[in-house]
Amino acid sequence: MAVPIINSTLVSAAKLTCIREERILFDELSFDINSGDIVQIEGPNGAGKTSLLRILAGLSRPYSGTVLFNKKPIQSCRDDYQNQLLYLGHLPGVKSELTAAENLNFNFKLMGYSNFDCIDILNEVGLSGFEDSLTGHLSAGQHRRTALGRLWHSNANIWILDEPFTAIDKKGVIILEQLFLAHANRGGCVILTTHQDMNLIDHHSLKKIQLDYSLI
Ligand SMILES: Nc1ncnc2c1ncn2[C@@H]1O[C@H](COP(=O)(O)OP(=O)(O)OP(=O)(O)O)[C@@H](O)[C@H]1O
Repeated sequence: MAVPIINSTLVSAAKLTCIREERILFDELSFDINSGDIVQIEGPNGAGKTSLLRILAGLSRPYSGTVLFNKKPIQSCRDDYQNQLLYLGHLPGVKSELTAAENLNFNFKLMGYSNFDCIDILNEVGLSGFEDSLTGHLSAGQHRRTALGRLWHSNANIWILDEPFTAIDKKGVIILEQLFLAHANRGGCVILTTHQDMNLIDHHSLKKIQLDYSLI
C-alpha cells in the first residue's frame, strides 16, 4: 500500500447535487474525507445514501458538483483513483457458480494482486471449511463474507462500502469494525452506509454525514 500522509484529504465532495425522478436527494453537499477517517452516511430509506456512494466511487455522475481525489477531479485522474478505491456495493459481486476461493482468486487477479492466500483469508472471514463450496449454495451471510474477504488483502486506501454489515452476525460485525479501525489507523479511510449502530468505533473516530430526505 502506498504510504499515506495522515490527515491529508483523500476525497472531497464539492457542491454535489443529485436529482432522481425530479426529486432533489442532496443539494450542493460538500465535505472532505481525510486519511484516518471512518465516515458513516446516514439517512432513511430512499434518502440517497447509495446514490452518494456511487457518485463518490465515480460509478454515476452528479447533477452538478465534483468529486475530488487529491484535490483533482476524479475524471482527470481516473486510473489513479481506481487504483486507490475498493467499492463494495449492495450486490456483493460474488459469482454463484464459483467457489468461495475461486471468487476471491478471480477478484484479486482482476485487481492485479499477487501473493495472496485465499485459504487464509477465508479463514479470517469465518469460511474455513467452505473454500470449495459453490457460493450459490452458501447462506446470505456467508455469501456476503466471501465478498468482504477482498478487504483482507487490499492495496486500496479508500474503501467505499454499501451496507457491509447486511446479513452479518454479531461476531462478524465486531471483526469488521476492528478491520475498519485498523485500516483507518494505517491512514486509509472507510466510507460506509449502515442502518445499525457501530459499537466498537467510538464517536471520536466516526464522522457522520446526514442525508435528510424523509419519505414521510
Ligand atoms: N438510477 C436511478 N434512476 C432513478 N431513480 C433512482 C436511481 N437510483 C436511485 N433512484 C432513486 O433515488 C432514491 C434514493 O435511492 P438510494 O438507493 O440512493 O437510497 P438509499 O438512501 O441508499 O436507500 P436505502 O436505505 O433504502 O438503501 C430512491 O427513491 C430511488 O428510487
